[in-house]
Amino acid sequence: MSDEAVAAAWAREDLEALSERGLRRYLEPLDSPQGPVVRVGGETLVNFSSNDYLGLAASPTVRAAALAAVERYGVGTGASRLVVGDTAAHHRLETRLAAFERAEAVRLFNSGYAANTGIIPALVGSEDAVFSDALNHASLVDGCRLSRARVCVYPHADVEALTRALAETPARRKLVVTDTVFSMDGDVAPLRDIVAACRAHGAALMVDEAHATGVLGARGAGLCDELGLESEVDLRMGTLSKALGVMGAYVATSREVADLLVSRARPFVFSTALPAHLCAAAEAAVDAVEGDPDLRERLWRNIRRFADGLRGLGVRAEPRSAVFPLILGEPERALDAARRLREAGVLVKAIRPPTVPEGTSRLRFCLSASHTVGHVDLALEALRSVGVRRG
Ligand SMILES: Cc1ncc(COP(=O)(O)O)c(C=O)c1O
Repeated sequence: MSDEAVAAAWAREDLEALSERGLRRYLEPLDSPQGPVVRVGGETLVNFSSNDYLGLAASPTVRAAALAAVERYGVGTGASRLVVGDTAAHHRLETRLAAFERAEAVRLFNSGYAANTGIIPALVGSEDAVFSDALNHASLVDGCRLSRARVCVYPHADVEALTRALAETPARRKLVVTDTVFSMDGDVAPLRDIVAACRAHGAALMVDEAHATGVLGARGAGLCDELGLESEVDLRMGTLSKALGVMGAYVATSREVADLLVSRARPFVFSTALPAHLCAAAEAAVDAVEGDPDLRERLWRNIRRFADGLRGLGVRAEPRSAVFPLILGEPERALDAARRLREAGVLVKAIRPPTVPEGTSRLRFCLSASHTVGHVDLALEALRSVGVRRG
């Protein structure tokens, strides 16, 4: 048997096991641009599964910025930034993001996944300890594992448990990592208390603002912006791929950390640079977030309307972010609910383990500024008519 056939047999076995547990995933290409209404599999559906919270993925200004940069720089960058992939567009975006984030410095990464798996191992190693919320995103989990530091997972949002762990764990360096808006639950970390715990124990703090950037805060820069904690947090990771509608990520931090990442963060050193046109597009998206607060206002109008509607259906819902989970239990139950909502014109994907803990498969609704009131009401009416209830 060739090596290929051996691997194929392994894959067949694993695919069957995944299918039996309702955990196999399938791709489904869109036949339309990203937006509040999409065409998929020949159907036209209202899209409640995109992280494009401000509708910037289809923005004419963001698109025009990308096209102009393609003319100037071409499509690919040809090498990592440390070789010949660096352009003026990368530096401009880092400067623009530093101003947006009120940070001394910003370092770009190719994705949020690359940022989290690169930053943590760049700062801590085998003599150190990382303290991680139990519901942190997989990229933070993987960053902790790659660092070879001792990993202390504290119960979700439990600052008392975190404080105990910080006090009881001997380590050369201590780093606390947490999502600010939890990606699959939409709730918000108790950040003031976490900052105080870090301060009391000489720990550094890294936050992941992936679902908060563009959504929370007076400037739209995230939970640190909302709470005025920018200068209290050592590293603030934000993505360019969600509310900013593009691709890539960044960390807002000190000059020293930003400099260290250039030499030490493996996804920065060993990966081809983000294309310049994505940097130009992201810069236009940041301008839109700061320059057009009405975008955020439209998003929040939809968030409040959806939360009110869910409560009317007897579902506990806090309007705290653009993410609303409807926890249903076993994978088949979430898949079945997604199928029935789809028949009513609503696209909302079932989220299953390992993305969420066992027994908490769910529908995850994402609201966008680009949804109309009619779209929001359609989702609520579809939930009512199919009788979807929390498990
Ligand atoms: C909290 C969080 N962090 C990081 C990421 C990874 O970001 P990206 O999609 O840019 O790799 C995600 C993406 O889903 C996320 O939800």
